[in-house]
Amino acid sequence: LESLDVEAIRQQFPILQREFDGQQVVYLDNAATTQTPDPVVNAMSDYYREYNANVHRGIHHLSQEASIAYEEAHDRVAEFINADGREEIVFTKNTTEAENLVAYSWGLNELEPGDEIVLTEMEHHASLVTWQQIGKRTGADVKYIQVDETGRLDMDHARELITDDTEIVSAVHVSNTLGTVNPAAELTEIAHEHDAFSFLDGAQAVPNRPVDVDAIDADFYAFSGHKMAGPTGIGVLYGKRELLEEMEPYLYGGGMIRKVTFEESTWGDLPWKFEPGTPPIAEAVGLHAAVDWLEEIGMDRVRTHEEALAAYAYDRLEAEDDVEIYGPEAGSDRGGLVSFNLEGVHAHDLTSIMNDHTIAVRAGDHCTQPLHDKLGVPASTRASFYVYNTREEVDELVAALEDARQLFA
Ligand SMILES: Cc1ncc(COP(=O)(O)O)c(CNc2co[nH]c2=O)c1O
Repeated sequence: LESLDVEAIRQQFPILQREFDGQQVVYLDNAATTQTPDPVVNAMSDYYREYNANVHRGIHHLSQEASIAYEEAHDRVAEFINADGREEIVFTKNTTEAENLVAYSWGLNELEPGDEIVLTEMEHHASLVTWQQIGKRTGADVKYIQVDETGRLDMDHARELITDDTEIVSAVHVSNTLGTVNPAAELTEIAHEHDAFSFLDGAQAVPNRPVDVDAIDADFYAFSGHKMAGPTGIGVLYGKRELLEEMEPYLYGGGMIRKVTFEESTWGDLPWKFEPGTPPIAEAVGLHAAVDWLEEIGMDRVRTHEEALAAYAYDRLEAEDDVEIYGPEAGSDRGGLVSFNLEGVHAHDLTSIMNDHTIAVRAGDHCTQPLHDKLGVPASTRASFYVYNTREEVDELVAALEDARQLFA
């Protein structure tokens, strides 16, 4: 597999040329959000400049063009994750809203006391808090698949925990804290053995590696545009057509209806049934452009580049005696991020020192507080990589540790 032309890629991101105090930014916070290449920005500008209009096929030319662009963005995303057409692709605001859509539209209506919701201990709050609250409101029990000492899911525990009382298994595909790549297809298979649904949170997977929802056989799958070189304000809920057909919408309004009378309303076709009001049109155009941009690079190449950087960062940090790394050793089941702590230095202080070197990393619990409680640390510092990052940037990260030691340790 030919490696990425990182320099050519970086030329498409003017933001990466920015300097603070005379130092060029080193952007290593991609798990929070990725940067946006010129082709994506230009596609959205072109939309606003040339064919901005509201969708749902107004009679005039501009609306026709905007409607087609909006609809075709669904087709492009479906193709990207190997879904069976636009009917299985609902545009949401983000991954969080996609989780809430299933929780409110299916969970609130179907779950009852005695039912069980199975999550993992490494869930992001988008999934964990959502299903935890749905459990409280429906009386369903929430259980957590344990994370073992290597930072991987304990699959024996998963097989023990998922039973015929399980109605849904909601699991992160790639952990945004540990980097762990979970066995999405195996989890789905176990869920299906017990007639439970499988919902994968792919916010850290779709941007970073090839994802085939059909091969995984997921019932639901969620991800965000802003983590895959696309715009903020748009996410995706993939759902099997037959499931989405059965589900009642939980947000009502225009665009999602078929017929409305004073007494009753009926719902429109998929996916529009779940897309009330004026949708994120420019964002959909941007997401389409981001998918095209990523596919031109090739998702296998994206994955290889990220895993190589994560492995390099892991090895360099591992070689530091006073650094503790969380998650599996570098390899095929670690995605493109590394969370760690420097002994004697709080993550926030370390990250502030990093910022003095114009290195952008993330400190905190990464919206996985229960996982940090389990790790026994209040916070961690996370470096996360994308297609425009280099080994030299990893070297800068490691070099900055010395300043922190001098100041805090
Ligand atoms: C695994 C995972 N799930 C869900 C979300 C929520 O995505 P959103 O709805 O688009 O915000 C994130 C975002 N994670 C992070 C956002 O900022 N730092 C992070 O690690 C995530 O990493």
